[in-house]
Amino acid sequence: MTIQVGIVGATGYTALEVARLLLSHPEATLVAATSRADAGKPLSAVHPSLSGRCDVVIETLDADEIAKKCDVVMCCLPHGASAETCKQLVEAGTRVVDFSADFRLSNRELYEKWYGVTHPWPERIGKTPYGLPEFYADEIRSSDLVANPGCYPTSVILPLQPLLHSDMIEATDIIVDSKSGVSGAGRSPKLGTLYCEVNDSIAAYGVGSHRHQPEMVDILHRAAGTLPSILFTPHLTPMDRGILSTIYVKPKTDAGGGKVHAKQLIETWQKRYRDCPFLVPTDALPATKHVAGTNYVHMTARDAADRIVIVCAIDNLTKGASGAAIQNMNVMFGVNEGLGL
Ligand SMILES: NC(=O)C1=CN([C@@H]2O[C@H](COP(=O)(O)OP(=O)(O)OC[C@H]3O[C@@H](n4cnc5c(N)ncnc54)[C@H](OP(=O)(O)O)[C@@H]3O)[C@@H](O)[C@H]2O)C=CC1
Ligand SMILES: CC(=O)N[C@@H](CCC(=O)OP(=O)(O)O)C(=O)O
Repeated sequence: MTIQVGIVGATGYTALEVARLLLSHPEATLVAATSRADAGKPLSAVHPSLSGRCDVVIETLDADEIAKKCDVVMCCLPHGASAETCKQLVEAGTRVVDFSADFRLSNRELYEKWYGVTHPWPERIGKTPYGLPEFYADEIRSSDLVANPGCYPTSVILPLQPLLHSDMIEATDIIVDSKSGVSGAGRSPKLGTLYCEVNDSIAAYGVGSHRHQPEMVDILHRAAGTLPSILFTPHLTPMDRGILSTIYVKPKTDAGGGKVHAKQLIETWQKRYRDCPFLVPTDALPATKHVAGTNYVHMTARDAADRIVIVCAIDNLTKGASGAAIQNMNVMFGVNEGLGL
């Protein structure tokens, strides 16, 4: 059986990355794409890199029509707009991977506090698996809706979960400094992502107020069983794609009475992620170029003063969004989780 895939919100960057990955997926194919602004156009007219390789024509979203054609829909809409569409698609009988933040958090109050909107399908908040198959493969496999993770949280949760779970670091003293490429802000035009605003420059934003901070805390609480305290500062950097997160943690005392060392963190990742094909503890310091266009996550640790500094690199569009979604789809349909990646 070939998995029939649809993309809703097909004109954006994550949609293009899904289409690109599906071109080389041996057991899935793109059969439908929707957008409000570009219905009627070939998808390749909106994403010229697909020219000659994709004959899908963009249509207006009709959940029943899409559900007839698709086994699964990649819902690539902005948060706030996504939840209602996911509801319609699931009720029409197709399975959905939601790229937005609308179903990631554990409860409605937390979502409405951070996103400032009333949730249209609160029954599914806290009951939708968070799309990290490294932790939630069983739930993902049987679900009709999966909450694909945020890009920054992916680069922070994956290194920290095993360390908090094993009580190797102080949960209450974690500082995260992340840098993202501009594609992380999406393709819809905005002042802050114009060439002259971002070129030759690097800037912090969302200091003390970014909505990915509660996502990191909430998911780590759930996945590691400890409530961490995280100070998170994102930065916009003049590159197309990639996220580099530098994470400053305080080591706890180990069984021998000394402080935990960076080497022990790396050994813990090696053990915990032995069966996770995309998670790679490295000796070298990770760089966004090392993972560009791939679903890999590179992570390492170094002893530094009284802290351990963890560095993690992902591609925001691949493991940070569309690669993770393909990985989730593979798990949902019982094929090898690395297919097409
Ligand atoms: N870019 C990234 O690195 C990451 C993105 N994400 C999330 O993935 C989702 C898609 O992101 P991305 O592809 O970057 O976004 P883009 O801005 O590039 O594309 C968004 C798409 O949604 C449609 N859209 C925009 N506004 C609305 C609306 N109000 N109602 C319905 N449709 C709308 C647009 O098409 P049209 O207006 O024609 O309908 C477009 O196809 C977002 O939720 C984002 O937060 C998650 C992780 C990483
Ligand atoms: C560089 C940049 O602007 N990044 C986006 C986050 C990326 C993302 O899409 O996250 P969600 O899926 O949670 O919306 C931001 O800071 O809002």
